[in-house]
Amino acid sequence: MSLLAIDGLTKRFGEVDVLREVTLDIREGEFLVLVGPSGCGKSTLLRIVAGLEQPTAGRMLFNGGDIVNQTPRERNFSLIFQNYALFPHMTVRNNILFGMKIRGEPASGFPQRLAKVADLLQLQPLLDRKPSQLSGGQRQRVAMARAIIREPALFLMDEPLSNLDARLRGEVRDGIMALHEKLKISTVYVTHDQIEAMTMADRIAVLHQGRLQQIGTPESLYRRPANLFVAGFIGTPAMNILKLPWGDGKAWLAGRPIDGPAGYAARDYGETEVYFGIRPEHLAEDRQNGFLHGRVVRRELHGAEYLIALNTPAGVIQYRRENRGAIPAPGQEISLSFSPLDCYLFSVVNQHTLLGEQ
Ligand SMILES: Nc1ncnc2c1ncn2[C@@H]1O[C@H](COP(=O)(O)OP(=O)(O)OP(=O)(O)O)[C@@H](O)[C@H]1O
Repeated sequence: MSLLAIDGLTKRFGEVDVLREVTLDIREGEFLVLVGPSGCGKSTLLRIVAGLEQPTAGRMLFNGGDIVNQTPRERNFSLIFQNYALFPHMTVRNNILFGMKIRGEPASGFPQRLAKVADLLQLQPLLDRKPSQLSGGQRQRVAMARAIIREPALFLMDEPLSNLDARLRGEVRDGIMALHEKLKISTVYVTHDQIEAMTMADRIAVLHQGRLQQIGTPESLYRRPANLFVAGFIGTPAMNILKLPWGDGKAWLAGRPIDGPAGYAARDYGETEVYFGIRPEHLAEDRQNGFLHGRVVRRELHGAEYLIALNTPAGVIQYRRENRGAIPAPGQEISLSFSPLDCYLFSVVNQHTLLGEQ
């Protein structure tokens, strides 16, 4: 069921359309991740949902009611930023209770609600400390406690992990996921990091240049990217993209026809070129049947795996291989093969996928 429906949202700053007719819905209890490169409009969208910014056009319905003209307070959404500014002179307890106090909520309810969130976030032993006496992860937990004690109707998080070091990031991310599992408060989580998006999201919405590119489960975005941008953005290392000749309803690579996955068809495409995509994990060294030949130009050790770049007549291609046996060295000739099931084709005109179910 849709909890928040965003419909045709546009935001213009001066001459620039930062958001262009964004339409998406947030479902009851879901963890939706908004992802995209720096400057694509993620924070602006989140700020509009929070009520800190007015849209230029478009509607937002929460539980069916229009909220565009509501103040942030009327919306009762909780916003967590990357700088989760705690008050340094206040104890953890008072930091958590501060918002409820200034809203004039009855103090009789405080102890019970405080105990509940402190238990949930394992803050009981820390309640009398000041922020300076906490680790980065503990401070982030206090910020979470402050945000959830008011029982928000929607959680909005803007890159809450970005100021933390790698180890702490993992810890806080696990904490956020555990909290979401327990409370199931619908959450919109903004990040530029597609790995964070893939590991945390129920669904991912990909934004680029102010436009929604695709929304779906991490699995569906990885397997069925709607366009060239999503194909290149989701997945690490990134998908190889080559511009290939197109003829007879097929892409031509190294003199061979590549006709895409069985059951899919690229139809009515009157161009002479096409974007062809294949992920590094779907290419394999194949001495016998390999037909994509090239010379190794670079190899990177990633522990259990190597990422190897080949210079082929069609362009540079990267593939992944296990760190086992003889690893191809720079200068060596290699032949690769792949399954048509793992290929992607995109229009050179509008960059949309050309693969539709037959
Ligand atoms: N108040 C403003 N006035 C003018 N332009 C703005 C304003 N706020 C944001 N922008 C512009 O809107 C665009 C989108 O900004 P936004 O902060 O939403 O992007 P973002 O995707 O969150 O980026 P980042 O990941 O770098 O935070 C940027 O080009 C930014 O310069």
